[in-house]
Amino acid sequence: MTSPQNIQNIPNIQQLANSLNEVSLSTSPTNTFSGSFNSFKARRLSTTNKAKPLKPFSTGDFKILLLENVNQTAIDILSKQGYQIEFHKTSLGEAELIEKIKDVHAIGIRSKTKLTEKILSHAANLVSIGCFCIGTNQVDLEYAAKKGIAVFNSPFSNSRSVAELVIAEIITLARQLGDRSIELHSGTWNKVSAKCWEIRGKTLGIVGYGHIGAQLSVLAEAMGMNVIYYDVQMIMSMGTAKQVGSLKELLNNADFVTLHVPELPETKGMISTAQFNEMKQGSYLINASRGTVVDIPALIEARKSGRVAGFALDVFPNEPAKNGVDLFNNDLNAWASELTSLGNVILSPHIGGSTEEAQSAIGVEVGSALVKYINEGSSIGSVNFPEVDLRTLSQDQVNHVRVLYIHQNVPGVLRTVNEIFAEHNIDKQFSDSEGDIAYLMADISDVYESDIKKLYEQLEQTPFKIRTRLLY
Ligand SMILES: NC(=O)c1ccc[n+]([C@@H]2O[C@H](COP(=O)([O-])OP(=O)(O)OC[C@H]3O[C@@H](n4cnc5c(N)ncnc54)[C@H](O)[C@@H]3O)[C@@H](O)[C@H]2O)c1
Ligand SMILES: O=C(O)[C@H](O)COP(=O)(O)O
Repeated sequence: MTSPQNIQNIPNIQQLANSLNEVSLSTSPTNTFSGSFNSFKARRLSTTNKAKPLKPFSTGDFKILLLENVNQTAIDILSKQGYQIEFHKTSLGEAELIEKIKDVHAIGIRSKTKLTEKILSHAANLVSIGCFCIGTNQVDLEYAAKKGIAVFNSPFSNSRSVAELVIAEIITLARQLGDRSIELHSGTWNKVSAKCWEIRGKTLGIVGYGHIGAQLSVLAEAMGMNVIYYDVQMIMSMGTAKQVGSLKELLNNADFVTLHVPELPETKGMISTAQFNEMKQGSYLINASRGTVVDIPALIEARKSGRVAGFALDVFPNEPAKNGVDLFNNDLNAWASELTSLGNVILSPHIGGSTEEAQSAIGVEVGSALVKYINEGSSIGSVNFPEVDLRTLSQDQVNHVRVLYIHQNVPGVLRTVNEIFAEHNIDKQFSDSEGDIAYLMADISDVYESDIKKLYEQLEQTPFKIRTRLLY
């Protein structure tokens, strides 16, 4: 028997054929693979009329690879769906990742795993990527969209954790606390007040006034700091913070400069020699954004000259994929040993968002977004896809199919697709586009088992199709 899901290319055909023979028609929540989902589980194509009962697949056929110690909250949410989960505490090297990605339908990563075009080109079955973090610069978002892979992240669940770390670093730098602690750990009592400052009344310059920058602004003002910020967007200030018109203006006026911009071509090397020369003599720099934003050799020079009185780095251009690795033992980080020879320097291993609260919230947010996309097709919150959703169908509805059709954004698609749907009844339809990619979701009724294969094949044969999924 040819199953409708067999022709959806998820998962591999032989496995699906096997599972078809095993799965019963019960409404068990495990019978909810891409051909169906939990909230649809009571819906079946009618066994009366011309229809034969459908045999939905088990969600157990859906494979998810979770890397980088993604939080337990995510594992709980995903395993509850019955998906097969392979979990790794670390990131994987390119060759191993290519092998594993060939087989999986979704992948969960954090900031270390690079999902390049080369790696994604092997991802034959991949429908979604969950970035269990804020940053998505590690994924080739455009290529993923072209392959019909929706990418989700957690836009602000760790913002507060980063802001709190930066506050700690501002005080630590102002009081040279790191150096005093290192000295005392090695037995040296060195009580000094020279060039140690209160932060009250000092000016904090925030570069990038988004989720983290704005949180930080509130905390800093509460401690008596004056806040100025620079952003490419006009953004309403929190409290009495003031937006300045240029990066130069911010650098000229801030006692502490803290960076909270995303990694973009424009932010690469954004703070280099010219920018250090604009900073106030004896000011401080904090980078908890991305390692590429600061030119580290230039920073070292600025610290040596005293232009910068101290700095804190939470992020580095080439970060190790796992714990226990020697950051200095990496040719790409040739400057690393120099960092430790400088006074008043705080180095942390990319822990800005690493709190129990943040990781647990991220696990819930991204885990839930993956389930909504896999099971219902909702792309709300996707960072590389048009955001499309339809209300969840009632469990009582029969002979309904939800069509998820990702296609090139070219003229004539809706006419063609609606001609295909014309034999049935279109209950609801929503379509949106972003750049070259468009996503159409339609709930259609009067569909019988005997129609499914034809419907799927007709959509797959359209010249602009990127990916088709049918949920029922
Ligand atoms: N250290 C960590 O653990 C950690 C944790 C979370 C996020 N991050 C990093 O911090 C970055 C910022 O996070 P967020 O949640 O505040 O992001 P966000 O998107 O909410 O804010 C970023 C802000 O930067 C602005 N911006 C972009 N380009 C700019 C430019 N060239 N000059 C000035 N402003 C510019 C944007 O307009 C936006 O307001 C993330 O992209 C991520 O890379 C690091
Ligand atoms: O983008 C982020 O959210 C941060 O850089 C944290 O990344 P991580 O989850 O890899 O610690």
